[in-house]
Amino acid sequence: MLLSWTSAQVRAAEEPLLAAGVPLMARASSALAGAVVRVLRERRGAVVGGRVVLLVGPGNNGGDALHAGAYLRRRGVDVLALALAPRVHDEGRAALVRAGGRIQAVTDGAAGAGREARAQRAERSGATELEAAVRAAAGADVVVDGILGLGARPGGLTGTAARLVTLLTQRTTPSDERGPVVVAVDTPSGIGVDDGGAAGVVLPADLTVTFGAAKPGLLLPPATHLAGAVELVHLGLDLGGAPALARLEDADAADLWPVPGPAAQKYSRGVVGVVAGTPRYPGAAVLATSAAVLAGAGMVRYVGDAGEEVLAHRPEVVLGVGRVQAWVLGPGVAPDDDAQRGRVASALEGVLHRGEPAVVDAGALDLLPERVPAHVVLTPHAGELARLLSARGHDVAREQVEAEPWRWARTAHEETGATVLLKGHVTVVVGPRGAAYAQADAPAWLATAGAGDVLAGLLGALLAGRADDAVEDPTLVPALAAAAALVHGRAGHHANPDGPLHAGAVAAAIPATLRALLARG
Ligand SMILES: NC(=O)C1=CN([C@@H]2O[C@H](COP(=O)(O)OP(=O)(O)OC[C@H]3O[C@@H](n4cnc5c(N)ncnc54)[C@H](OP(=O)(O)O)[C@@H]3O)[C@@H](O)[C@H]2O)[C@@H](O)CC1
Ligand SMILES: [K+]
Repeated sequence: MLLSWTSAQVRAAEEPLLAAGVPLMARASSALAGAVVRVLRERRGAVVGGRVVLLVGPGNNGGDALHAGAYLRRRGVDVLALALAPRVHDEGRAALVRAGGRIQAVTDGAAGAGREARAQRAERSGATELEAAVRAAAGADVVVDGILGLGARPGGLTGTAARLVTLLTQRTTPSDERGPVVVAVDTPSGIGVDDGGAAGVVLPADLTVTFGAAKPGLLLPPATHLAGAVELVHLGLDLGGAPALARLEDADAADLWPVPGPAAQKYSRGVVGVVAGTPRYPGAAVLATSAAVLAGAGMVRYVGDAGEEVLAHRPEVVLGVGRVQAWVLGPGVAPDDDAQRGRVASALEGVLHRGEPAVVDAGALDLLPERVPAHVVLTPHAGELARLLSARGHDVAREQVEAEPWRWARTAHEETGATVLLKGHVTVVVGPRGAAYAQADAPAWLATAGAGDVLAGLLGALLAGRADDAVEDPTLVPALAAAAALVHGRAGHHANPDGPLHAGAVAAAIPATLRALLARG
C-alpha cells in the first residue's frame, strides 16, 4: 500500500530528528543524486560527461538540488545550477561551487525598476538570460526541479520560475526522447502538496524522488499526472498517526477479497440484489448483474422489468426480491421510470432498517435518504456528485469537483454519512474517520459507456461477500470500494491492453483478473 502524509505531518515528524542533529538533507540529497545517476546510466550508458541542469528555488528544496548537484559533479557530471530566486540555500550553493559546479542567477528583467532606459536594458538582458537558461535546460540530459517543495504557497509558481517553466515546457514535449528527463525534488514544484492542485504552470516530471513519505498531492489529480513515477526515500521518520491518503496495490486488494473455504455455500458467499435498467435500456441491468456474477457472488438476484434480457445473458441470475447480503441500486434507472425508482426506494428503506451494505449509483443517487451508514457506498462521477451536493445546498459545478476531487468527495461523505467513491481517471474514495484512497488503475480507454455499471456490480459482489465485516467495521468499506476500483481498472487492462474497450469485455475479464491477483497476493 502506498501511504501519503500531509506536509504538516511530515514536518512534524522531521522536527525531533532535526533537533537531534540527524542530517536529513544529506540523506535526501544523496538519494536524489543516486536517482539521477541511474537516469543518466539508462539514458546515455554512462554518468561521466552527462549534463544536468538544476532549477533552484529559495528554500531547502533548492538546497536538496544543490547538494545533489555537488555529489553529481564529483562523479564527473557537468552540473549547471540556475538560481531562480535572489537568494538560494547557502550551504548547498557553497557545496556545489566547491565541487566545481557552475551556478548562474537567472532574472527575466520583468521586475527591473529604475529609470525607463535602465529598466528597458535590464529587461532586454534579462530576456536574453532567461532564453539562455531555457536553452541550457532543454539541451540537458536531466533537469532537476528543485524550485519548491513542501513550502510551496498556494497559487503555484510565480515570476522568473514561472516564465522559465512555461518556456521550457513549450520547448520540450514529453514524447520527445531527445528532451531532458525531468526529476522532481520531493514534489513537482508548485503543485498543491496536500490537495493535488495544479493552479499555475508546473514542469511535468518523469520521476519524483520524494522524501520521508509520499504526499497526497502525488496521488491526487490533477497533480498526480505531473509527478511521473514516484520513488520514496525513507528518512527514518516516525510518522505515527493515520496517513492522510492511501493507494491500494495488488496485494492489498488480494488480501481484501473474500476467498471461499471448503464449507462455503451460496448464501455464505453473499447474495447480491440488483435493481438496475429497464426493458427499453436493459444494458445496465445485464452489465451490473454480469459483473456481480463474474466477481464471484454466491448468487445474484435481479429486481426489475429487464429480467428476460438479463437471463438471456446470465442464466445464473435469479429473478425477484428475496434475502440479500448487499444491494446494487441505480445503474440505468431513468428519472421517469417510476416503477424502478419505487423499487430502489423500497430497497433503500430496507437498507436503513436491516442494515445491508449497498452500492448507490446513477439513477438511485437522488433517492438517497438524508443520512445513511458508511456501508452505503455512493459511486457518482463528477457531474453526479456536483448534482448531489447542489441539491444539498452546496454551490459546486462538475469542473470544481474534477479540480478538487478529494475535497468534494469528503464533503459528500460529511453530508450523507455514506462512503463516497468518486469515479474518474483517478478514483477517489472517502469514508469514515478520515479514511481516503486514490486509485489510478484504470486505462484511459475505460472511460466508456457501461463501465460504471460493471464497477457497481463488482463492488456489490465484494460487499456481499464481506457484508458482516463491512457492517461491523465501517472503516473497512472505503478499502473495499478502493479494491473494487483497482480490480475494475486491472480488468480494463486485461480485457484489451492499450486498446479500445467495451464494458462487456471488462466484465468478462474479471474472473481472470481476480485469479491473477489472488495468485500473486
Ligand atoms: N526540513 C528538512 O530538514 C528537510 C527538508 N527537505 C527538503 O526541504 C523542502 C522544504 O523546504 P522549505 O521548507 O524551505 O520549502 P521550499 O519548498 O523549499 O520553499 C520555501 C521557500 O519558497 C518560497 N515560496 C513558497 N511558495 C512560493 C511561490 N509560489 N513563489 C515564490 N516563492 C515561494 C517561500 O517563501 P515564503 O512563503 O517563506 O515567503 C520560501 O522562501 C522539502 O520539500 C524537501 O525538499 C529534505 O531535504 C528533507 C529534510
Ligand atoms: K520540487
